Amino acid sequence: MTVVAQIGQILVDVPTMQTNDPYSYAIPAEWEHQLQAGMRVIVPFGRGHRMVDGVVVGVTDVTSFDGTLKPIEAVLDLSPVLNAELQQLADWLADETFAFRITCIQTMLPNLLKTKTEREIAPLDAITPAERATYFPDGTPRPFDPDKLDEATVAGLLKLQRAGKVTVLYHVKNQAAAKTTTGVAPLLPPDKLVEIQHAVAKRAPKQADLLAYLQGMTPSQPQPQAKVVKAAGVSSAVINTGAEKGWLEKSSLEVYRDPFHQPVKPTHPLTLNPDQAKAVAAITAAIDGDDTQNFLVEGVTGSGKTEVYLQSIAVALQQKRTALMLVPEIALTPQMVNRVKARFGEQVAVLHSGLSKGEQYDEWRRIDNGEATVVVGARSAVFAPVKNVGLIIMDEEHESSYKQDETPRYHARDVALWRGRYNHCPVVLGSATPSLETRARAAKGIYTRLVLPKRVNDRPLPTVHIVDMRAEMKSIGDSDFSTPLVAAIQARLDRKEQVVLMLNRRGYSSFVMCRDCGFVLKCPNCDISLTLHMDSHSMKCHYCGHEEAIPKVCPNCHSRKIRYYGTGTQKVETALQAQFPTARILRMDVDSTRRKGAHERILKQFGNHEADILLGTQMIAKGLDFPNVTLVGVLNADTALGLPDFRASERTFQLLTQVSGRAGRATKPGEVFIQTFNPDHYAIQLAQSQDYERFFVTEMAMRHQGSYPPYYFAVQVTASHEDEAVAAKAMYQIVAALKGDLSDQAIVLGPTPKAIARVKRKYYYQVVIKYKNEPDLKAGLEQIRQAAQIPARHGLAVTIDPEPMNFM
Ligand SMILES: Nc1ncnc2c1ncn2[C@@H]1O[C@H](COP(=O)(O)OP(=O)(O)OP(=O)(O)O)[C@@H](O)[C@H]1O
Ligand SMILES: [Zn+2]
Ligand SMILES: [Zn+2]
Repeated sequence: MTVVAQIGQILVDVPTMQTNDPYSYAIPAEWEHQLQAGMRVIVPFGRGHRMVDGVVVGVTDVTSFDGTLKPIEAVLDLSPVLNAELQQLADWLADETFAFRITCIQTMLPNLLKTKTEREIAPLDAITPAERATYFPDGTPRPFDPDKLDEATVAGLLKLQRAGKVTVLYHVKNQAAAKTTTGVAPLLPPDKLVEIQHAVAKRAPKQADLLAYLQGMTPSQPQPQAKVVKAAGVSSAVINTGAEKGWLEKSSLEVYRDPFHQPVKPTHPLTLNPDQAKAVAAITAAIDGDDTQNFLVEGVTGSGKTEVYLQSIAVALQQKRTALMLVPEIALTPQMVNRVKARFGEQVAVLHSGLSKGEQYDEWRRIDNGEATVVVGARSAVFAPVKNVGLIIMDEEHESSYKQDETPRYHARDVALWRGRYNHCPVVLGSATPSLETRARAAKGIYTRLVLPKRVNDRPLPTVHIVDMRAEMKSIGDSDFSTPLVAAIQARLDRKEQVVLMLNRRGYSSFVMCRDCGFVLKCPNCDISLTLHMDSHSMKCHYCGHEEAIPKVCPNCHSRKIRYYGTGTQKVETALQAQFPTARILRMDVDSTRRKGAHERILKQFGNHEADILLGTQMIAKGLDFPNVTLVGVLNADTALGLPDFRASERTFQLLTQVSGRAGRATKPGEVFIQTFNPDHYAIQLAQSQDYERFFVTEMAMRHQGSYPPYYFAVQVTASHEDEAVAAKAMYQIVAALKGDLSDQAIVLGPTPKAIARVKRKYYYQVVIKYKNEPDLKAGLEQIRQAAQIPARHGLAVTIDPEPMNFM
């Protein structure tokens, strides 16, 4: 007699002992022929039979097996959470990025499926009354824990699941993820509150104010304490008194609603101009066609790229296929989301990091079950479980945020191209300032180039002026605003037009320096200067969060001439307000947008013309479409040019061109002032003429000369350890090992300490390898990754970054 049994191939998650090979486990009888690849399981691992998470990657029938196989402890899903496409994608991703398969799978799943969750099984509409009576005697969802249910029940539920009659719901155990604030609600009826108010009015007028406010509140509807404090004009101490005296009750209140779930007014397709029409026609033909054709949509700022995307998506949907649209996180504003929702309504799902785990999971499920057919999201949305994809769009494809800077170090563009091949659908890369890599591939014919050379309705691009700050400093001294910029701002205020001012924070910080001895206050943990924060009156480290008081005397020479240098957005805001006392100013930077929804609120206020000037960091440079903005000012164009980064010119050109593009997008013409200490630099000069093509040619020549990407491939290996000698030694050993795999064509830079050598108490050493064709390199790196796991337990971390975003 042959015994047919099944074995599950399981990838287990065991940190420091990772491998890309699955382990075999026996499948318990009730799960035989039910277990599928893409389901999550819990399995015993190692000698201690410790329970670890795992994912099924294969199921094999065997006629006999070694009876010592451990059985799977529990199956967490009734159906795969990772479909066939995403399973294959995970394997590719692991290979491409030198990551482990299990890490890739975890990156692809929504957060909720990664945390400890409670599962419940719930009946769906299709269930019959008899089945409902058998499996849901209480009529309500029941906890789903296969361990605690008998075999027959599990088998029965599985049958119902396959028939689409039940579903599994996940609940986060740890609700700390939900955003809450303190709520306040009255505990006494209004007449009682009036009575007490009169009694305390003389002695405690503030308490009386609070009581008066509470009278107007609905008892069952708590309001955020912050709101009560403001509206009643009392301090939180008075609220605490109120709570002690039993007038009111404090509670935990969920405050933030998802800003993207508001209803939107539908829009209809616009009549395309000839350039747009040509682009849509080409993309449409590719959706219809059988071979994969990919596109670069190179359209100047305000040329109507979004309309091209929307009408192309509509074609994919007509053909009963789905569409995926990627945008940089920071451009994922309600303005952008609403444009898509206004066209495609309820079938749009939005994925971004601002959603709570529950909201993310809800959107993910709507995509997984086919309810949502258009997905808009930031980088990780490239893993959305959309099936039968007809079109993938990547807006602002040059954005460096598409590259993940932790393991797996993938670029969403590469993942998008992979999924395009898998689904036989076109990928559209769009930008006013394409990355050099993409533009170079278009030049080679790998992408079809579609050009939108003009703004819609033949509106002109803004006029850009360069202000030489070296000359200006003589007349304006320490001020951040040049004479021509001040005049231009004043003119806009007079005409009731709006202004966008950008302070380039890259490569820049507000640091404290002693004017006598040159001492700069640095983080004790990291090797970088601390940044001054006026809101908290402290010095903060942007890498590790270390915070300390602002020094009054120099710690080095005790001089009192210790001042801050550089310019923070808050300081500029103060100076700007002093210069234009009546102007209404909104500030947008990491500090003012930390709270959920703040980013959206600021943009909405500006859009409603509740402010005259929007002052911000790079985050205001992209995607904004405000018709009343006629002036853009860049306060410091060149702070990033000095960074030891081969993409410094490209980034500067892109940023300046993008931010200039915010001006004059509607009927009124736009003007831009760029303040710089390097007025002759080609990145600045070409940003003035907004001549992307010339910049491309110039920069390509520079890259060729320096043997940089896109002429060369690059890979960066980093070793870090608390002990500098350990990090350095590891790096030298790695380089020695790798050199054996390299031809003499490859260029090895390093080992060197990183530009910021010490971060979070660790020292970093790196090597960058530039190469054209090194067949043995991959295997060599693979070995380093495997070998690095053992020292990882002693605090040495080794990372491999293919195509790093910078070499710093
Ligand atoms: N065919 C058209 N007819 C009239 N208006 C249009 C047309 N196409 C686009 N527009 C409008 O032109 C404006 C600019 O378009 P859009 O924001 O798509 O530009 P963009 O190319 O994405 O620019 P950027 O790269 O600066 O973000 C929008 O307000 C849009 O509604
Ligand atoms: Zn000093
Ligand atoms: Zn630090």
